[in-house]
Amino acid sequence: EQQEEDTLRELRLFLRCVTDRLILDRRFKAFSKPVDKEQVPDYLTVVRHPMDLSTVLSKIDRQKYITVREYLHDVDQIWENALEYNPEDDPYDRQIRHRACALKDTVHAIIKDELKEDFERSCEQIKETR
Ligand SMILES: CC(=O)c1csc(NC(=O)C2C[NH2+]C2)n1
Repeated sequence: EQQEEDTLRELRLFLRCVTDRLILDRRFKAFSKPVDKEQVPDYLTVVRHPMDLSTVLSKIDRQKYITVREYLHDVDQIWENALEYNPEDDPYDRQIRHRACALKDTVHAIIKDELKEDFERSCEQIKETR
């Protein structure tokens, strides 16, 4: 009903606000757009579930997230993919892993600080009834 739509609208606004801040952060530039398979041809053979911040924004707008938990699953996928594709002990791989860890810790810290527990609880309730 209308209260549910109001809640999901507020969720979308919150998730866009968080994602915009991540996209503005220069540390996370490598995670802001899908990896270009022309430039990195073996990427999709290694990474089974590609994800990036522009795709997350698009999923927000297409109303794919009913809960913050689902949103965090996708942002954590970005971190997981970066560790998987960049395992080497060379400076580039180490730097991109460091940035991926910063992305994951940053988004979880923002959510802990800015998301009210009962707001997420009401989103989970809506998810259960659908
Ligand atoms: C988004 C992401 O994780 C990414 C884009 S390019 C890349 N890694 C490389 O180009 C090579 C350096 N060792 C592999 N990782």
